[in-house]
Amino acid sequence: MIVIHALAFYRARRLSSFTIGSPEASFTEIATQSDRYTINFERLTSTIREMIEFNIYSAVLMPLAGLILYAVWSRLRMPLEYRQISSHVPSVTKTFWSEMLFSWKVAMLKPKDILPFLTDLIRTIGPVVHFNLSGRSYVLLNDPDDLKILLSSAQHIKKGPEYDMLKPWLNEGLLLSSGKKWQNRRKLLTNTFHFKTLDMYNPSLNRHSRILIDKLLNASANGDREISIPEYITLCSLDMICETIMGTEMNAQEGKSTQYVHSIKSACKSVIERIFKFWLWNDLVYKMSESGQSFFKSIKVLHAFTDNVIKSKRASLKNSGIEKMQSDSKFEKTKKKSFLDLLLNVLNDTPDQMTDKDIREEVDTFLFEGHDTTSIAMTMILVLLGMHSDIQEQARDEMRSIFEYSDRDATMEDLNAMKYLEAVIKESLRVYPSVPAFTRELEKPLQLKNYIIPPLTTITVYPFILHRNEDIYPNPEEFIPERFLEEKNRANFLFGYLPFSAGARNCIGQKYAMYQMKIVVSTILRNAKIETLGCKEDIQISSQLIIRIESLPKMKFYKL
Ligand code: HEM
Repeated sequence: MIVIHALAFYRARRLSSFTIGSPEASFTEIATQSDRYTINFERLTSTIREMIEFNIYSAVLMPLAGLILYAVWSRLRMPLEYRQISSHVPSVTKTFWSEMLFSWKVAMLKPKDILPFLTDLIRTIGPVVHFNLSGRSYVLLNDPDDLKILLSSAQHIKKGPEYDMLKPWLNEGLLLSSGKKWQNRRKLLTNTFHFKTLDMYNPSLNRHSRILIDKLLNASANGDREISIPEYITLCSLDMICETIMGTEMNAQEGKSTQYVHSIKSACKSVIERIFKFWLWNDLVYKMSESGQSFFKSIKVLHAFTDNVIKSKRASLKNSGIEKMQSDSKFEKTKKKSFLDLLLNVLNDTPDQMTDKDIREEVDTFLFEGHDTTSIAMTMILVLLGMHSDIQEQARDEMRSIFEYSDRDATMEDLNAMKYLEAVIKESLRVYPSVPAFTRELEKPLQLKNYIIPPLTTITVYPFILHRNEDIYPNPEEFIPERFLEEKNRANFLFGYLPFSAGARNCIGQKYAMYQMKIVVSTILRNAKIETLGCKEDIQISSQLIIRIESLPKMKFYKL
């Protein structure tokens, strides 16, 4: 490796002093000697040849050296007994060469090719597939019975090693923490998502939904113009999470937070690139890579945004004099509070339990998890409703039966009555689960239906692939909300439907998400007819931390 580097460096040095016209002139000199244009063709040909050689070094030999290094490193890193898993679990990396080939294939995948590649793997090999990658042992799990064993056990709650790549951003927030810290935090924060607390968010969710539909109708000039909706939805969702969970106004729909939104997308892309390219797992290499530099640049913007959210919350508490009152008054302590109120309260009352850093990591986690997941989900629900006018009409009929022609806000009671819309949302999350994959690292052996998986293995679950299992969902590519209304399907869907994961580490915000999505979509259905100018084949998504849209049909909204 060192020799190849030295050779490449030597070549590069020679190239940097190549001459045109005069054998002594360097690049800089050439730039200043604009009157000397006589080209020495012999030198030029040799330069081109050197460039080709240099490319061979960097394109073929360097990766080859990297691969050999990888092989040695992965063998040292993974104890032999963990390699033996491939002797009894169906594996795609049974031999050294198959592992090298597989690692290389995976590293070359583009985000949009990941889901088709893994779907193919599961279809050809089965619902339990083992592979070694980057010196780690992975098992893809796609069988509802096995998933039930994994997810309903309180023992297997440690997240896989890929989550560590999010740590510079989310630190040890609820999504990434484990052990006692996770248990205490989860207990503390669960209260924020109690249905009585959610009820208190309704006016704000209704208000932002109305702003959204006004924006969509204005932008599409009552059906005269085609529009692209993801950005509108994302900004609305960000306003909602800031005002409800964080208790502070951000006015993202007025164009105040676009940099934050773009930085989230860029950070997620860099993380997924790192997960699949084994050479980027090294911190130093990652920091020096283009992907790593873009990641750390995004993180600066993201942290500045969260600092701003915390600062404005503190300022508003100070102004209203509530901060002191809340920490003093016993009455206030028992009253339901928003997420950030609660955290700041704990910081005030028991500083040994919570620090400024702890608050920042939870705000980062909830801002990210709480708006990006619902934005993509609401975008896909609207796109699918715009493609299926019969389903859209049926959902609108339900709104008329609940609201008649009244313009009033949706209440908790209304939301609970929206059974058909709930089925539409669930079916949309089946086809396009916002979180396409999650993992667990085993700390103890896991006894599945047919196999025992040893500790240190990373179990990977792809709801996106699971939700396309024909045994559970006949015609899986079709959009059929009625599946979720049929009682007989309930048992099948228990561990065969995992948009919010399941068990102890399921999504803490799922009830909030469901209420939010119902309010937004029902407000749009009550005020506008939705048209999607394309079909399912025009939708292209890629698997990142959250699914990302590669291409999406444009839409039109007509005022009702
Ligand atoms: C459609 C919307 C949503 C979907 C599909 C979704 C999905 C998920 C999934 C699959 C997980 C498990 C991830 C894993 O194991 O790695 C998760 C965890 C989590 N979600 Fe959501 N989520 C949504 C909305 C929300 C919202 C609105 C919030 C906050 C307000 C939120 C906060 C969290 C947090 C904090 C965790 C980590 C929980 C823990 O580990 O204890 N999510 N979500």
